[in-house]
Amino acid sequence: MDTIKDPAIIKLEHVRYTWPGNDSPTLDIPHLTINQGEHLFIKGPSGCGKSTLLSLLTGINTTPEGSVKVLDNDLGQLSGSMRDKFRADHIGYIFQQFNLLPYLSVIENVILPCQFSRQRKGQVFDDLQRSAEQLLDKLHLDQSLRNKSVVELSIGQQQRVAAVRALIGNPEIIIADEPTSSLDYDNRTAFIELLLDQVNQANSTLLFVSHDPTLEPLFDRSLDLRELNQIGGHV
Ligand SMILES: Nc1ncnc2c1ncn2[C@@H]1O[C@H](COP(=O)(O)OP(=O)(O)OP(=O)(O)O)[C@@H](O)[C@H]1O
Repeated sequence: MDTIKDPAIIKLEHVRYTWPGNDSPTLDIPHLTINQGEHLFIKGPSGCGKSTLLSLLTGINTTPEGSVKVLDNDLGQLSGSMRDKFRADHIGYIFQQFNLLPYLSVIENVILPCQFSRQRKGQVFDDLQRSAEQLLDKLHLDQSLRNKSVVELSIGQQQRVAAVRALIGNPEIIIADEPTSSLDYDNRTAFIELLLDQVNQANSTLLFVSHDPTLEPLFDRSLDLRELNQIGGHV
């Protein structure tokens, strides 16, 4: 008998998460499945738990209540260092606050994931530096900025560096937390085109959190966290 591969790349079952020091949970998610190659738009009002959900999907936080499985790994069963390695190997994350390293240049920030992860580096099929430069070019980042420290860049330029860092090495999962909030119209369009182009080429799964309703139609599926999360009364 043929074995049928489970298309789910992310599976949450009965997940509740309470931030340390809080009396009540922020998230209560009975069930969530995201399939391999899916492009998912995640929305919901400020404070409803979108970033908290992403922190569980990436293993930045874990919970003893329920299970979070990503690429067949139960993240709650992995040690902190195993989760760090898992994240470096498989997930490109564009953080809301970018999380660029201020003492590194633009190029050094971009190639960082490939220094942490041999797997990511192995998935760069060209010279690493050249691949980084090509991606930066596609996002209109001026060549004169490549060797500057990221602190010398504008917020919109930093956001583009953070995006390229997430894309390098074609990770299976790209997670973007409001990645276009600091971009002007032209750079927003260039960013979305590059992002969709890259994830399609690599057949990656894309989770995209945004408050921008004009982007929603570009995605396969939309998830309103207010409808999924059983904890109400947020704002
Ligand atoms: N580090 C933390 N410690 C304690 N509580 C936190 C922490 N981070 C978030 N929270 C709480 O969890 C809830 C959800 O926050 P979260 O950042 O996940 O919302 P969000 O939907 O991503 O909001 P936004 O759209 O404004 O980014 C909020 O009530 C927030 O105060």
